[in-house]
Amino acid sequence: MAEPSTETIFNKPKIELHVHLDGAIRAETILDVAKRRGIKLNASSGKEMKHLCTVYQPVKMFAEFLAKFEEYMPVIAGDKEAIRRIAYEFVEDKSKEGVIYVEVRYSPHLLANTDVEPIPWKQEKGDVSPDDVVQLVNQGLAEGEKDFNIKARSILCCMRHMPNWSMKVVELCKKYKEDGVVGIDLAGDETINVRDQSCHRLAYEAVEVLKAERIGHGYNTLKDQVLYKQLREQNMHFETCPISSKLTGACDPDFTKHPLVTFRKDKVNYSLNTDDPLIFNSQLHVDYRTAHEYMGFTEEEFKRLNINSAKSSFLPEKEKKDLVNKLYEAYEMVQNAENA
Ligand SMILES: O=c1[nH]cnc2c1ncn2[C@@H]1O[C@H](CO)[C@@H](O)[C@H]1O
Repeated sequence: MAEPSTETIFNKPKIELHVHLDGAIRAETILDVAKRRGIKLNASSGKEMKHLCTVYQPVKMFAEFLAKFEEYMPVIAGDKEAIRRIAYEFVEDKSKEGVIYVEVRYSPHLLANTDVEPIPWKQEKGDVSPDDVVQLVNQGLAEGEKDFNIKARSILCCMRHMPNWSMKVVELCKKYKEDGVVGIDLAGDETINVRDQSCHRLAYEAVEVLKAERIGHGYNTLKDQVLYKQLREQNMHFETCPISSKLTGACDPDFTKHPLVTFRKDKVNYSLNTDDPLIFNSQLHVDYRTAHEYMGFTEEEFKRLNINSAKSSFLPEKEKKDLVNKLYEAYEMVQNAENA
C-alpha cells in the first residue's frame, strides 16, 4: 500500500470504537523498549521496524496477519513501563487524529507473563499478571486522557484459541468496570473451529445467544438478507474497518464493491475504524479518505456515522448523551427532539 496521505478528509471530532491496543503501537517505541530490555530485533530504525510489522498486500491466510504480532509482542509483553507507555502514547496518537472518544481493545493475557497458561510469546515467567496489565493500561489511558483532552475507555478481549482465559477476562471486566473497562470482545483467528460452518452462524450466535450489542466488521451479514434485515431493524451497530478489511482478506480489495457502500445506502448504524494501524501502516484518516474516494461518503455521512458511533458507545447514558451533544455542537447541527 502507498504511504498514507497526509490529506485529511473529515477534519472534525471523531469517535473510534474498534482498534486493538497491541495493533496500534508506535514502531519507535518497540525499538526503544527492545534496546532497554536488551532484546535483539531484526530492525535498527523505526522505518525498518514498521516494515517488519506491516502487511502490504491482502493476506491469503489470516495466520499471516496474526504472525505480525510475533515480531514485537515479546518486546512489550511482561514489561510494566512499556505497557503503561503504549496506552499513554495510543491516546496521544488518537488525539492527533481528531478522535475525542475511543474504545480500545486488547487481551490482558497476551501482555502478561505470570498467571497465564501458557505464558505467551515464549517469555520467561515474570511478575506481570493479566490483572496488572489492566491496571497498567488503565493508568496509561488515564494519564493520556488528562494530557490530551480526549476520553479513552477499554474493552477486554477473550481469544478464540484460548477459551481457558475467558473466565478471567469476564472477572477483570467486572472488577474494573468503574475504572474504564466498558466491554468484552472475542478476538483472534475466526477460521478456528468454524471452517465447515457458515459465517452467518457466527453472527446468529453472537446476536441471539451472546446478546452482542455491536458487531465487529459484520460484512458477511449481507450474504444473509434475513439476518441483515433483522439486524437493521434492531439498529445493530457495525464496527467497520475499511483498510483492515482489505488487508486481512475479509473483503474484495476493490473498495467500490465494499459492503460499506450498501451500509451507507441503507443508512445502517456503523462506525469507521482503523483496527490495527501499526500492521496496516495506516491512520484513521486513510479509512475516511478511502470511504470518501471509493464509496461515495460525504461530509454529511461522516457526521451521521460519528453521531451513531457515539450513541453506540459503551458509555453510561449520561456520558453518552454529553458525547453526542458535543458532536452536534462541533458539527453545527441542530438537535431535533428525537435526538435530544
Ligand atoms: O482484525 C483482527 N481480527 C481478529 N483478531 C484480531 C484483529 N486484530 C487483532 N486481533 C487479535 O486481537 C488481539 C488482542 O488485541 C491481538 O493480539 C490479535 O491477536
